[in-house]
Amino acid sequence: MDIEIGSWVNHRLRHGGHALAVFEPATGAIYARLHEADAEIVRAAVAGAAQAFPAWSRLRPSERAGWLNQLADAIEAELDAFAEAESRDTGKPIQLCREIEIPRAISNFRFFAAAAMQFASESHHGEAGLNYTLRQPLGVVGTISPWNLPLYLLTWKIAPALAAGNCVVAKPSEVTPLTAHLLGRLAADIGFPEGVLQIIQGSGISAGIPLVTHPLVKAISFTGSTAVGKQIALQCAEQLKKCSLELGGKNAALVFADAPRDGLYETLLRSSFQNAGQICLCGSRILVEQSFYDDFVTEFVARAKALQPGDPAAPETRLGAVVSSAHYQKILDAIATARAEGGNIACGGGAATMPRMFEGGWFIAPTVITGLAPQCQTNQQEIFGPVVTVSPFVDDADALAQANATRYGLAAQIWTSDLQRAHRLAQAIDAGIIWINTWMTRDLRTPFGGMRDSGLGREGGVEAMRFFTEPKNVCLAL
Ligand SMILES: NC(=O)C1=CN([C@@H]2O[C@H](COP(=O)(O)OP(=O)(O)OC[C@H]3O[C@@H](n4cnc5c(N)ncnc54)[C@H](O)[C@@H]3O)[C@@H](O)[C@H]2O)C=CC1
Ligand SMILES: O=C(O)/C=C/C=C(\O)C(=O)O
Repeated sequence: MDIEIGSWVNHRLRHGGHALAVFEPATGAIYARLHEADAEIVRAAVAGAAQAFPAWSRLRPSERAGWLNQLADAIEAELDAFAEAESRDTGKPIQLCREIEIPRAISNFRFFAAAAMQFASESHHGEAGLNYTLRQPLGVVGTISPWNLPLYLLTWKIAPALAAGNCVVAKPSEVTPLTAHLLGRLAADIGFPEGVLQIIQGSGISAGIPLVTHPLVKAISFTGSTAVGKQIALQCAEQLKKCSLELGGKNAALVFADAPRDGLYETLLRSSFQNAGQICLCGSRILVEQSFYDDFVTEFVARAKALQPGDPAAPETRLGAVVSSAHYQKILDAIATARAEGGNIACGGGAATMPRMFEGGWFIAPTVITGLAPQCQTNQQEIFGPVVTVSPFVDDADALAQANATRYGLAAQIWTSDLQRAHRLAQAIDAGIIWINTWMTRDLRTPFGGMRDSGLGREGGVEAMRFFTEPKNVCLAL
């Protein structure tokens, strides 16, 4: 074990008393030690951030933007090192890290650097004189992010918070701490203003709860499980603290017989199995119009069978390991439940057969399940793995009813050539994000988040800038 990971507080590395092992999902071997932050380290991080706040919030937007762009440039200069760290820590393919996830982390900083310059407030001129709204930073804010897209989601939260003039205490997942650790070191190396970005490492209990409940922390932006999101909402409510929650999903992909074939299977394969299905936006329930169902299943299953897991470090690999032993077991249990519910395992259905050096790793074969009813557990609970169900529907009304038949409401895909139908359904589906004939096409200006058990509030663009600011109206009688 050669890597020691700790918390970055005021640009100094702090180690709490308790250490966790960090595993490499491809082999199951321990490769790093994570020294958890305890309540004292969290308090020091918040205090340092509070001290840094007046100077950071007084900077001109262009100066804050300059710092965010410097962070982006510094990550870009070390893109390969970040990509290799992310791939090793998560078990995901290096290609995904190099081409999508680390570049997206860089874009998050650049996008919100530009947003700092463009964030405008409203004014209302009328019978009540001249009113204008100030949007002022909150102070110290906390971010809590998950293991599925570690640097991508961490930066998606901290970039708007910093751009809006806040100081941030960021807690990445204890399962995948490495790229956040590298970011903390990089911020120190480039002389990012001290205390403005603090990285605290550790579990929800050691570091998450002390952060959420700290009275100086004015808002929490969380991405993760619905269960933890609800606990955080309760804790925030006690202090009337703002919270933004981006939680789970059980997203439907509606495929009509007239779906354009161009890109259909390729995109659905990605929306099922990208990052081994560990993305909250994955389309884990594919619903296909009856008349197209048999042909669709035959072609989709053939393509899923061809997608075999491989060495995450190899450039040609498109499917890696899942993130942890516990998560691996959870996915295998979900597949066992599907079998017990009478599901037909059309392909996959368990651990993938791997070469000897990866035998200790957590690889699952892409799994397609048919023959299950909408209300069964497999179609109701988030599995968050390389597992999809495919079910038929008879008409638009049936497709809509099935799409809306879970407690979640994050994302949906509609595949059809009939754009009127697509827009009608887009209005009727209870989800925060609808893609028509595409998936994961992202414009960072758009509202991002879900309804029902998928969350509260929206991230992205102006929504994120608003979340991280307090509006104050100023009225001048004329
Ligand atoms: N965006 C999404 O939709 C995600 C959904 N999940 C779902 O959640 C399931 C469980 O994954 P976990 O890693 O256990 O997610 P989780 O919700 O436990 O962890 C997410 C983050 O919250 C922190 N955390 C945990 N308990 C906390 C608490 N009481 N207070 C403050 N912070 C706390 C964790 O340390 C981590 O940084 C997955 O199987 C998947 O279904 C997981 C990650 C992302
Ligand atoms: O912002 C995006 O493009 C993707 C976000 C994905 C998640 O929030 C997730 O999988 O948890």
